[in-house]
Formats: sequence, C-alpha cells, structure tokens
Amino acid sequence: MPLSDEQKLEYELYQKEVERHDPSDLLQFSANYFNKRLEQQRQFMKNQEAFAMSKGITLFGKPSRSESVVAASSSLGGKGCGEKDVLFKSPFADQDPHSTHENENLSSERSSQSGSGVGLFKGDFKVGMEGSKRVKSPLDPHSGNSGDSRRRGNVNHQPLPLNFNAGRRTSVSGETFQPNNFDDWTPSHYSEKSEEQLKRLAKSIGRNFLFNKLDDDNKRLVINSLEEKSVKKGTEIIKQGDEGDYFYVVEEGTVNYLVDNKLVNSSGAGTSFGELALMYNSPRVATVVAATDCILWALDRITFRKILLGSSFKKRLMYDELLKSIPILQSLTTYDRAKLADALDTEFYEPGQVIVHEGDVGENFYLIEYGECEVSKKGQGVVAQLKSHDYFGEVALLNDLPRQATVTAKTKTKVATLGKSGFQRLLGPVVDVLKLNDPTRKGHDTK
Ligand SMILES: Nc1ncnc2c1ncn2[C@@H]1O[C@@H]2COP(=O)(O)O[C@H]2[C@H]1O
Repeated sequence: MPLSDEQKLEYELYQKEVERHDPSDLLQFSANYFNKRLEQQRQFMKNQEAFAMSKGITLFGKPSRSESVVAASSSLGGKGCGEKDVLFKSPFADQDPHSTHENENLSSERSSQSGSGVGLFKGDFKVGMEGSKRVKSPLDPHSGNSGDSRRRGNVNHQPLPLNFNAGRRTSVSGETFQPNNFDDWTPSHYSEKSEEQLKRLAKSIGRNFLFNKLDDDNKRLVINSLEEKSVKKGTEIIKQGDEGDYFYVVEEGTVNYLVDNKLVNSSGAGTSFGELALMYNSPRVATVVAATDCILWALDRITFRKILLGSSFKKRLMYDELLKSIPILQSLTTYDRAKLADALDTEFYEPGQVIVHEGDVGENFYLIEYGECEVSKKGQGVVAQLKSHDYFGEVALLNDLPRQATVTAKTKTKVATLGKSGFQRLLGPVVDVLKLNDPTRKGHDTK
C-alpha cells in the first residue's frame, strides 16, 4: 500500500534528520528521535485540551469501556470499523506508543465531527493540519526548519497536529510556538457572542476561507476572541510601517489598500486584511483606509498566531522559504508571495517518473523544491538538467502551446505546482522574466 502524504512527510523529516546528524548509532538516534516527536505531539494535545476545557470546550471525550474495545481492535489492525465505531478518545490517555497513530487519527475525526462548535461553518478542517507543513527539528530546538508538504486530496486522513510548530521561522517569531507555551495563553479579548452577533458573523466570516479551515472548537475560540469595530469612512485602520497588532475581517463596507500612498487594492465584505505583519513579525506593508463606513471584526495578534497561523496560514509559511529562494521570483513582494503560496500544491515523484509529457496540454507550472529532473525532446534526447529551485512547465502556459518537452524525475523529487489560472493571475510581475528565459525563444541551457 502506498504511503499517505502524512506518512511521507514524517518519513522525510526523519530522513533529513538522519542526513543532518549522520549518527554513528542509527538505532539509538532513531529511538530518541521518535520518542521526542511523540512527546511533542502529546504535549501539544494535552495543552490544547487543558486550555479548551478552561473555556468549557471538550476536545476529546473520555472513552467508554466498549469504545476502548473498539479502539483496541482497531489499533490491532481490525478492519471494517464503520464511522459509527470511531472512538473519540483522549489520544494521550493511552500511553502505549504503538497505538499513537491510531489515536491521532481517531482524535482527528473527533475534532472534525465535534458537535460542540457554534455550528456556523461547514469546514472539514482537522486541527492544525491543512495543506502543507514545516516542522522544526525536534532534536534541536534552535535548528532551521525542514520544509515539507502534502497534497490537498488527503485531508480526510490527517492525524492530529504532529507539528503545531509548523511554519515557525525562528528568525522572525515574536511569540514562541512551543506547544508548552499554550498553558500561559488566554485570548486577550474573550467574550461570548450574542445570537445576533453570531448570525452576522456567520455571514461575514463564513465567507472567509481562513475560517472555513478551522474545526468547530477553534472557530468558537476565534469567534469569541473577535472584537467588533465600527469605523467611519476615511479612517486609517492600519498605517504602513507600523507594528502589527490586529488582523481584521470586513463585515460591511469597503477598504482601500495603499502602498507608498498609491492605491493598490480594495476589498469588501467577507475579506480580511492585516495578516502579513502578524505572520512574519514584520512592519505593515500597506496602509488600510476605510473607503466607506465599515463594520470590522478584529482578532488580536496572539490569538491570530496561536490559532490561525497553525492552520489557515500554514501553507503560506511553509512555501515562503521556497518562494524566496527561487531567483525568478525575487521581484515578488511579501503580499504577492503570500497569494502565490495560497495557490500552490505539492506533488512527489519517484526516480524515473514522468512529470510532464511532450505533446500534452499544459495545465501546471512547477517549482522544484528538491530533487533532480531531466528535460528531453523527441529526436534530440536530453536537452537540460533541472535541480532544486529551478522551474519548468512555463512554456506551454505562456504561449498556449502543447508541452514542448518531457520532464522526468531523476531522483526523488518534490515540486510545488501552480495551476494555469493561478499562473496567469499571480505571476504577472515575473512574466517578462519568464518570457526572456523561454527556451523556445533562445534555447534551453544544458546545465
Ligand atoms: N496589494 C497589497 N499589497 C500589500 N498589502 C495588501 C495588498 N492588498 C491587501 N493588503 C493587506 O494590507 C495589509 C496591511 O497590513 P499587513 O502588512 O499586516 O497585511 C496587509 C495585507 O493584508
């Protein structure tokens, strides 16, 4: 049976750690490594449950005896366990390391099926796991992150948060995302919302993709942490260069975005803004002004980072390092990169696997995260070699032509893919560079 993306990720992280440390005693190293991973995951869940309980939210129910039996048979590989048999059991109640993954999966389902949320949204988000992820080395708290990601299609089989640290970039983090820090945190502005407010929030926030990715419990935490703000037309809500304090969702009205006093964008009800400074601990990149009277919902920095950054924005953080390291994308702004990251997906290829076939219709643009690929053309053989941080697939999309060459993975390869519409919409600022480099115009370099 092929590995799931989640298993691939875990395996890949492990492999990278082995390569990085080159241990003389591999078994001892591996035992330490996986113990540490297990500890991290359990600690995070304990803290999350403790916090949720302090707010009257039950994340993981206690198993009944009969449920324990179901769980035991399930963790022993029992098949035919229908949905109604799923055990909603605290994943750290069982200290048998062999049952960990079973527990994670079950708990994840519990989380997504929880009926305790406010019932405003229909997201199928599994706590802290969507899109791709980046996990800090558990063996070295000061090490850089090793990036990774998984395909969208598999979200339903995602275990609970193996990596709450996902996306953390040690160089930019203001607040630590160590799971055990969760203990000290309570949202700065926590108030149960009235029925009337909930109805309005269902409309405005329900339209915002960031919130649809949260499970019911996290949605409830976020909703109750939101502060309502009415602003008059002309009010400066955010000033370029300032430090980030709040993230905003627009319930009513329109806001204008200005960079260096030039209008660059406008948005209305259901949209959000102010996330970049909070994500990257960087100054505000734009000034935001109310173009009409507005009703906004503001979420404080810490709650944003604790909840949304671990889920809705994980994909951005995970792709940010890759996008920053790709030479042709150097001209993109933080905002352009964030939008591009939202549109990317991840694919893995094994050595010898064809990624793009000459003559096919072009659907995607590819960025190589790691691996080596070979470009070949009928009648000419191999015409180019590609390596990590190179790109391909642009010619068909730029010129509306069939694929001009075949690209084959030479080693295990991980690519970020961008669909045709995203390519046209998001790569505007680099199209000229892509055209200049177009191999059908000037011949592809053989590296
Ligand atoms: N074209 C744009 N360039 C930069 N920021 C933008 C743009 N459009 C919307 N924004 C938002 O404006 C916000 C200003 O504060 P932040 O830098 O925190 O996050 C920024 C984005 O959310």
